[in-house]
Amino acid sequence: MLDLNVFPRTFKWGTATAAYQIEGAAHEDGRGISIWDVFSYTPGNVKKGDSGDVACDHYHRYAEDFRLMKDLGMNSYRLSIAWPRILPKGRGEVNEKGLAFYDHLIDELLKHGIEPFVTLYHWDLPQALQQLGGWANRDTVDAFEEYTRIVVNRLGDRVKNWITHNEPWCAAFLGHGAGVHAPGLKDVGVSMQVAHHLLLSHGKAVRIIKEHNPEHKVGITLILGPSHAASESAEDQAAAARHDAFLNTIYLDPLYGRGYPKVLFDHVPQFAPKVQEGDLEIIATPTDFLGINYYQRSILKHTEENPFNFEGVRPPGPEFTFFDWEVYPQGLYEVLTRVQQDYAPKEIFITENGATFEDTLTEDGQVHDEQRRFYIERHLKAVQDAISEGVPVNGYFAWSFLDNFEWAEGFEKRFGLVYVDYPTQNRYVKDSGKWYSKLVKAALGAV
Ligand SMILES: N#[N+]C[C@@H]1[C@@H](O)[C@H](O)[C@@H](O)[C@@H]2O[C@H]12
Repeated sequence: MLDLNVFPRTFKWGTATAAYQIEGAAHEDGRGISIWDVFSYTPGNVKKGDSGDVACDHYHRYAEDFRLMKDLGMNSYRLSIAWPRILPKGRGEVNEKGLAFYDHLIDELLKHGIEPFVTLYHWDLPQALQQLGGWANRDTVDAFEEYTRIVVNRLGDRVKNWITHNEPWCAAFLGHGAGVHAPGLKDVGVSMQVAHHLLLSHGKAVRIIKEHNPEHKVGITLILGPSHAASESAEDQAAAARHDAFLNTIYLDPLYGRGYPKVLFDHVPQFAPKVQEGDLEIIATPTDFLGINYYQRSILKHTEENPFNFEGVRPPGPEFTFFDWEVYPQGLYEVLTRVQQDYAPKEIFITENGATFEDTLTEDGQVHDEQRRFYIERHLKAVQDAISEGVPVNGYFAWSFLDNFEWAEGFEKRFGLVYVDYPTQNRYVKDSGKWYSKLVKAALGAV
């Protein structure tokens, strides 16, 4: 199945996490309130009323976690910085204890020879900025610049790989259009303006990072997936094309200098973002890599029930995860070859890929999660096939290192290679984690 010799010698083998999902210590050492604290504390928003207050207690256990990560053999790790730890009010006064935490965290990773990939924004906007309009307010772009400058100046002597934003589609649409993520707004027009401001802030952050050190690598992480038509009908084909723009090219096109996709905004001009002179040039500031998060494909049919005139159709499966997402590894191959053909990034990292299944911890501390192992194996094969065809994939970060706070699903949905027993905070490496560890050690040992 897998031929490890296909993967480049420089391949990054790692896992990914995000601050709000694993750190806990939500009210410790000067951390400010984030929109996800507010959203989680609002009854009905998160299953079982869960929140990131404690999560995996990584804030206190990162040394233990990184020892485990080292034992598992990974050479890289993708983490995010919590903006509210650095600037509790979003701007202005800097929280030294927050910066010191990430100083120690990065030093601990480097001590183990694990290369950090740092995501600047993984959805936890300081609530103080939300109270001024959040990402719908263009001023937040300036706040993000201020935050980026502080973090890069503090950690930039040790962190060389930067991801400006994680999945702007989720932050924009789930948070401002569908209302199922923080800040819980339901205004599609606002969500598109938020998308624009996220992209604009990305471009400005790229310039800050490159000014700090032109040798640093910087990119953005997008969630991408194929949009397939439910039938050969022209209506369904057009519906799929609009969905592809709604999910994928609304970000890819402006990032690679093509502006916003006409196929979408000619159809829904009422939702087109307000773009100021020079914005698109800033958004298209050249980057060193594209981060791709892949989980599933979408199947679309025409509908008259919404302004986009597309509607999802349940995929045929037959395999589905605990999230009821279809297992469709070939979709990752499709995404990679399409991105290479249409945009040709210098480098690509799979910055997230993984699955949630119902995990059971046995009496003797085992988690037999063959479904997750098989999921990862098949998606790595898709990466291998793409690499064989010349797609410059140079890293795979399994989502996730630890079971963690799965946003609106709370702690019920486990994605980790490592099981977290929350009452005790004990960690147990799942069978999938043991398999991935053997694979990574073989791949790195083979170089
Ligand atoms: N859902 N799900 C799992 C995973 C989520 O936990 C990450 O924070 C996101 O970046 C992305 O949505 C993917």
